Amino acid sequence: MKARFGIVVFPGTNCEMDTYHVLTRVLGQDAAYVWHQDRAPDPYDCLILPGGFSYGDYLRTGAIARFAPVMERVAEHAARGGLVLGICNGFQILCEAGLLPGAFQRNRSLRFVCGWTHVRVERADTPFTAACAPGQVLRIPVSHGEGNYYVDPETLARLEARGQVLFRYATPDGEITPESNPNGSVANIAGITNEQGNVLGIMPHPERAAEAVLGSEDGRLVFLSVIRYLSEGRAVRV
Ligand SMILES: NC(=O)CC[C@H](N)C(=O)O
Repeated sequence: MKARFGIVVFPGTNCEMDTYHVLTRVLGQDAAYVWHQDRAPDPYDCLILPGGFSYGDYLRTGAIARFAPVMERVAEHAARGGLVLGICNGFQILCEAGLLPGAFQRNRSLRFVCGWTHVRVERADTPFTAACAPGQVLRIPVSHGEGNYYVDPETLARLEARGQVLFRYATPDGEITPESNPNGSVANIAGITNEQGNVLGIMPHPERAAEAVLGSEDGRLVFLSVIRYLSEGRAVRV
């Protein structure tokens, strides 16, 4: 059975078509766009908040999008155990909405960064990483101005202890170094889940690295993990 993905679109989102393309044409799944004003979208197995500049990144990236009507539905879906995947701007929105801990600051360089990064998979026993090997290094690009993830030290210690850090910026060999960190994120964090493990925020763009012609297929593994998890009947469709 195909998994059914809902791709949430805010004014200023710009990665929804790439995500749709990968899910449907590359991976053969069902996907549909969900408009930001939609309070009651159809049932989906997984809601994706794609990248972009929702509401022009005014005030602070994600700060306005979190008040969009659709976010009530996203929170409800997450509260019932449904899968939610926030990519880049989606990650920022999930933090602003309180569905993930932490916040984003301007990149340490104060410059927009756009280019290839490597991220190490810290856990491969989650719905978002089950198709990866533990410690596997994925080559996935970043593209952001406010990607500098921050959490206070106590929250960070809790995230680490509970295994909520799923991806860290690393060298191609999987070493965690300051040089491999493109934006100054604390502990080289590139992706985290909520405590329950059903909401993921990831800063690099897996949908931009899902076809060999684009230079890497590694990003597929994130979507394939979700598809595998859902096909095992562990979906909560709300
Ligand atoms: N690619 C994106 O999602 C951009 C992220 C965000 N708007 C930023 O520049 O920080």
